[in-house]
Amino acid sequence: MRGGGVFVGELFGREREEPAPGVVLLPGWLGAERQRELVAACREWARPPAGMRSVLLPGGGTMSVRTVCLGWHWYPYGYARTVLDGDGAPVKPFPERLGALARRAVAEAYGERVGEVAGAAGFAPDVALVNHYPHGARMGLHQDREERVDAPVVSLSLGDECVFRLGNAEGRGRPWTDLRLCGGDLLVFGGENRYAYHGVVRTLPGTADPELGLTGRLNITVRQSGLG
Ligand SMILES: O=C(O)CCC(=O)C(=O)O
Ligand SMILES: [Fe+2]
Repeated sequence: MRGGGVFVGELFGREREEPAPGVVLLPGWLGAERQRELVAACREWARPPAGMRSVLLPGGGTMSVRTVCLGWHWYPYGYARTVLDGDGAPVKPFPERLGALARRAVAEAYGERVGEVAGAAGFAPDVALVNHYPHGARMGLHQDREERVDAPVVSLSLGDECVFRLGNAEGRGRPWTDLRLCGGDLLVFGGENRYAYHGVVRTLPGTADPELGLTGRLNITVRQSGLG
């Protein structure tokens, strides 16, 4: 196919990338229509009860992103069935459609190597965290480690671009790689980098497709909790 048609990803020089073992970036994986659908779904999920909220950290700080969870409620640092650090309402159900999308994401990211990545072939996601980044929001380096299984994490980005810092599994220090994540991008992290530290250094305000009608950036991570 290469050399034949012109693909949008190639036109802008953004192609499939594997920045670290087990980490796969597929730029523009979500089509425009799917992005619009997901933004509309996020607006619904954001509504109370069990809606989007600012997470309070045990140290006394407040996260600058706003978060809503589906399937299981994430709080620092565990999962619960109710918003125990908010309005106390039962968490919204995990949508099967999002699960199917995330399973396809893992299958396409790893391709024929899917059997070699822990938890990828039998990926059974049951939780999603939806984060909204208003202008100026960021996310400090952390590990996703409240899950009880080492299945990959699927990350879908919508709206404004960001600088995503992919660190290592040893600690918060270097080495790290800064990746540009744009609206529509898919990032899957699993295998030996499932527990890599990662975060969002900054977003780039005003870079979203204006047709999306979204201010800021949305990120949806879809995960397998390993809880009953
Ligand atoms: O916004 C992102 O790209 C990353 C989000 C993240 O790391 C998380 O929700 O745990
Ligand atoms: Fe994370």
